[in-house]
Amino acid sequence: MATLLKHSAKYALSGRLARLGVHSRHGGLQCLQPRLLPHQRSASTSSKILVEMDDSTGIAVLTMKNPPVNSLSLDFLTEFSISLEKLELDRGCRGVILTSALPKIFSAGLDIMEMYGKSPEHCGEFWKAVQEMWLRLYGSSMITIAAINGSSPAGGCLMALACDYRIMAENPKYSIGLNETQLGIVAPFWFKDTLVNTVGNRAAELSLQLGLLYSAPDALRTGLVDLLVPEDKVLSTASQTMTQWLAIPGENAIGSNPRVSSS
Ligand SMILES: CCCCCCCCC/C=C/C(=O)SCCNC(=O)CCNC(=O)[C@H](O)C(C)(C)COP(=O)(O)OP(=O)(O)OC[C@H]1O[C@@H](n2cnc3c(N)ncnc32)[C@H](O)[C@@H]1OP(=O)(O)O
Repeated sequence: MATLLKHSAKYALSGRLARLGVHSRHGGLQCLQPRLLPHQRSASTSSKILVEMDDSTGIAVLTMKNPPVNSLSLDFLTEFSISLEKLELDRGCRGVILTSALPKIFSAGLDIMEMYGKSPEHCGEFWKAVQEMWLRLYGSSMITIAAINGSSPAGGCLMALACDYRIMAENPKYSIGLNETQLGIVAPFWFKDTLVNTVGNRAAELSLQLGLLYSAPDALRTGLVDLLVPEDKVLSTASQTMTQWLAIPGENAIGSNPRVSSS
C-alpha cells in the first residue's frame, strides 16, 4: 500500500489533467540560468500565496504568506490548490519551490480554529480541501522542493514531506515533525505511509507513536529533511538543487522514484 501512494496521487491527478487535455511538460534538457533578468519573471499573487514564475528556467517559487503562522485554513488551502493547479496547467513550469514569507515559520499545519466548534458541513469542506491539497502536491508532475525556512510542525511537516526534496535552515531553534499524536490525532494511512517512505519503518514508528518534533540537525540525521544550509541560503540552494533535478531529461526523475516504480 505504501508504495502505491505517490503513484495513486499522480494517477488521480494525471487522469483529471488528461481530461482537461493537459499532458506532461517534461521535455528534453533545458539550459537553465541561475540568475534572472526582470523581464523573464512573472508574478501572480493572491492574498495568501505569492507565485513567482521564471520563464527562462521553468521554475516557480510559491511563497506562503498567511500570518501569523501560515496555518492551513480553508481559504489558504483553496488558494494553494488553485495556485498549484495553475502551475500544473502551465506547460512552461517544470519545478516548484515551496517556501514561507514569514520569519521563523514554514507552516504551523492545519488551522486549529477550522476544527473547533464548526458545523459538520464546514468540517467536511475543510477536510476535502486538505485532501485536495495533498493530492495536488504529492501527485504533482512537477519537481517540488520544500525550502523550509522555519518551524514546521504537523501538517506543515506533511506538506514538506509531499515534496520531492527538503532543504531546511540549519537553525537549531526550528523544529519539524509529525507531532499529531501529542495533539490527540491518529494518523491516517496516507499520512503514515508518506513518513515511512521518507525515513523508513522504525524511524516512522518512533516518530508517529511519540509524536516527535525534531530540531533541524536531528531532522537531517533521521532523514526527515535532505539538506541543512544557513538560513540565508535556503532559497538559493533550493534554486540550485532544482536546476540539477531539471537537468534530468524527460520524466526520468519522477519515473525513477522507487515510490512510483516499485508499485
Ligand atoms: C500536503 C498537504 C498537507 C495536508 C496536511 C494534513 C495533515 C493532517 C493532520 C494534521 C494536523 C495538524 O496540522 S493540527 C495543527 C498542529 N499544529 C500545531 O499544533 C502548531 C502549534 N503551533 C506551534 O507550535 C507554534 O505556534 C509555532 C508554529 C512553532 C510558532 O510559535 P511562535 O512562538 O512563533 O508563535 P505562537 O505565539 O505560538 O503563535 C502565534 C499565533 O498563531 C496561532 N497559531 C499557532 N499555530 C496555529 C495553528 N495550527 N492554527 C491556528 N492558529 C495557530 C497562535 O494561537 C497564536 O495566536 P495569537 O495568540 O492569537 O497570537
